[in-house]
Amino acid sequence: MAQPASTETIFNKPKIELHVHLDGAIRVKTILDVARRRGIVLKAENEDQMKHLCVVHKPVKEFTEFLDKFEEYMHVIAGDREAIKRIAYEFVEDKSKEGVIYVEVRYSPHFLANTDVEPIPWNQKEGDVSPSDVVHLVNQGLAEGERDFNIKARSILCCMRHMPNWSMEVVELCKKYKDEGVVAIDLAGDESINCEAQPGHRLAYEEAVKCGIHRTVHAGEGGPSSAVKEAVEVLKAERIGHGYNTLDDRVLYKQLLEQNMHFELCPISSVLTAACDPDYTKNPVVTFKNDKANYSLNTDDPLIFDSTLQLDYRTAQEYMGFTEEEFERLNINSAKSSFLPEKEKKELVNKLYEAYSMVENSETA
Ligand SMILES: O=c1[nH]cnc2c1ncn2[C@H]1C[C@H](O)[C@@H](CO)O1
Repeated sequence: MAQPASTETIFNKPKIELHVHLDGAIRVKTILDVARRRGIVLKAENEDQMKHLCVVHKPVKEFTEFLDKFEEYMHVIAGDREAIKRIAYEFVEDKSKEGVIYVEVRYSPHFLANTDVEPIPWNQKEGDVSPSDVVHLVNQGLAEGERDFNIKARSILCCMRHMPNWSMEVVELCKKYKDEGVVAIDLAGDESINCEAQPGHRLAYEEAVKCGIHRTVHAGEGGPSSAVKEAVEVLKAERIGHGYNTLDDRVLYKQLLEQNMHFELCPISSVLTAACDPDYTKNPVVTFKNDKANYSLNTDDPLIFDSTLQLDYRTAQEYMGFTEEEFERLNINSAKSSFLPEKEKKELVNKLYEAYSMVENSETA
């Protein structure tokens, strides 16, 4: 895979990130620290070895090969209150250093719990950290990070494709923690498991619509364009995670462009998960850009891709023809497509206009 040649900072201005997994954005050092404290023996003894286990360096053969990476470390963090709060706090610090002023971070509360979850994930023994405790701890870590690093962080709770029986609980947690910074529901995991065959997801999303919970869905990443159609028509998604394969259905793509649907694009992820061609110049991101679609640029899982937002931006600039103007346009669209309440959204958009020295009502979409 081509690696960008320069190290110069690309688009050194305030940015928005809307699609990043908390459990895919943990510091390697933290995994080792927590393992040591908890007396958990890992296959790795130092950061380099741990990185080697967690990182996908070249496009995977199967999408599940990528998901298997989480198995290397999730049992270290899951079920540990201090660790859960710590990863949320450190995440905010890392994003602030990348110049992100607003981030929506997502995760599965069930994947970090060790009680009130069936089955208990990652071969953990039963403990006392429930999915609800997880959400509260993450909220605390994010809130403390916001205060210390002067950035705004909100969260999205993930349903998992293979666990439809968790989804109703996920939407209930979105409702319960709405006032603590949880802004939306997501559906993540292996897209080969479609949701119409899993009524649990549909019912949860119906409840989300009913209760005014915002909705995004991973679709058209490894899965076909029909998964995107299902996300929009059945799950009433307001944003699409990835969505690259939307381009295979020209009618659907045109319709979504007209609807101003927001696509959460993740360039480096799209290549390393083998969702897209390894040649970045042929990446669907280029089409979304050329068509002036509404999209964001995101890291997805920086731990697993050994990446930063800067690397995604640099890749976009070096191989996909991105300009400063396009980076500004996409960030303004990202702010407009955030799941913040209208007033806060407006403030965020205005902050960007100011940072980019643009006139407030300029046409950017
Ligand atoms: O890119 C992705 N596509 C689908 N699922 C993903 C991706 N990155 C992470 N996940 C899964 C694995 C995580 O444990 C889960 C919740 O963050 O979401």
